[in-house]
Amino acid sequence: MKSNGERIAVIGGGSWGTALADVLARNGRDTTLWIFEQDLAAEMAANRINTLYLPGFNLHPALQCTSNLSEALADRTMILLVTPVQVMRTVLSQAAELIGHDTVIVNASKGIELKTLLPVSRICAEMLGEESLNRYVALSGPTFAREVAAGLPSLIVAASRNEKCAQRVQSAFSNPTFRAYTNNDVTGVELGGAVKNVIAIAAGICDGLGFGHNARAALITRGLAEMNRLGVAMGAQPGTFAGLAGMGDLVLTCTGDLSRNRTVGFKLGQGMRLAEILAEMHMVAEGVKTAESVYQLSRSLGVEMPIVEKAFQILHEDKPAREAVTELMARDLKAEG
Ligand SMILES: NC(=O)c1ccc[n+]([C@@H]2O[C@H](COP(=O)([O-])OP(=O)(O)OC[C@H]3O[C@@H](n4cnc5c(N)ncnc54)[C@H](O)[C@@H]3O)[C@@H](O)[C@H]2O)c1
Ligand SMILES: O=P(O)(O)OC[C@H](O)CO
Repeated sequence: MKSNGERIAVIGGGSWGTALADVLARNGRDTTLWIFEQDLAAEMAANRINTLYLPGFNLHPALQCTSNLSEALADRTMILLVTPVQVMRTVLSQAAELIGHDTVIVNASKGIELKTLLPVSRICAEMLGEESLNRYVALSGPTFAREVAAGLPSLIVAASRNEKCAQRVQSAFSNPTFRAYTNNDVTGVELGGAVKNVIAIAAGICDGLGFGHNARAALITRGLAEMNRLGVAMGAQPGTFAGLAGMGDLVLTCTGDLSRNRTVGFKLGQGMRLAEILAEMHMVAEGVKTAESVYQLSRSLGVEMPIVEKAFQILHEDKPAREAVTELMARDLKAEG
């Protein structure tokens, strides 16, 4: 399968889109990065640095930067979606007619759309046609943008129902410090990336309250059980959640101080109000909105997700964090499972 000749558009010039576009350019792929903010795109094209979302890293000289969507999408063999999930549908509505019918569609964003409770694969199916799922790849795993940009060793998973598409993505992204695995469980890989952000907020809350290492380890473990239960109900393969896009990313985001989701939770645990926390953040913490999506999904599917429920109540119903933890601990005693 062709890989070296890929011409790739990266849609979204936040920290992750910029880091991934830079990996591709360093790998010798013909890569164009679309940036939403016009002034930032002009600055990046001139100064080769994303001062807003990925300061401190010089971009590869071959990486093309633009705020013009038609220019970014012209004559591409692969597109990589990396905008926040809640604006993905709007961006795709502008991009749809510019995307070729055999272009590989890759998504690296992690979340569930609020109004529809859909993952990005289903948003793509609605906006680009059901057939696009045959060339759709979910790219996910434990990967902080800043560490990837610094060239630190990182692993990721490319999941698709189409093995050849997954292999093209694997080949386009892999290099000596960035290693991609293939997988065929799109549902599990997408769900893992979305749910871990919610559990990371809960882990941050737990640490912000000063509850210690035992509590955090327990929360990660029981969070994984919730992810697994929801995944199985939605047709995912349970083994996926033991992998990079499940446990791997859950552990990273629940313990790594670079996580925006964990940071939101930590500040909540320390007593700050959500509005105050979000007002001083210019980046996205997908778990804030995805907490509501996952909570609604769990209710509609009848899946028990007590940590997600409490995270939702703290975030969106003003439940005091300490009270939420007391309620979690007071639940009926049961067998582990
Ligand atoms: N940053 C990471 O380390 C990392 C790693 C893996 C996955 N992700 C995922 O990647 C996705 C993007 O996150 P990020 O960290 O790159 O973003 P970011 O927080 O660094 O930046 C926010 C992005 O949102 C864009 N944006 C805001 N409003 C928009 C609009 N109306 N239309 C289009 N774009 C708009 C901005 O241009 C910018 O690209 C998220 O789903 C995130 O969970 C991030
Ligand atoms: O900073 P966060 O919390 O959005 O997490 C970033 C990545 O998803 C980690 O894999």
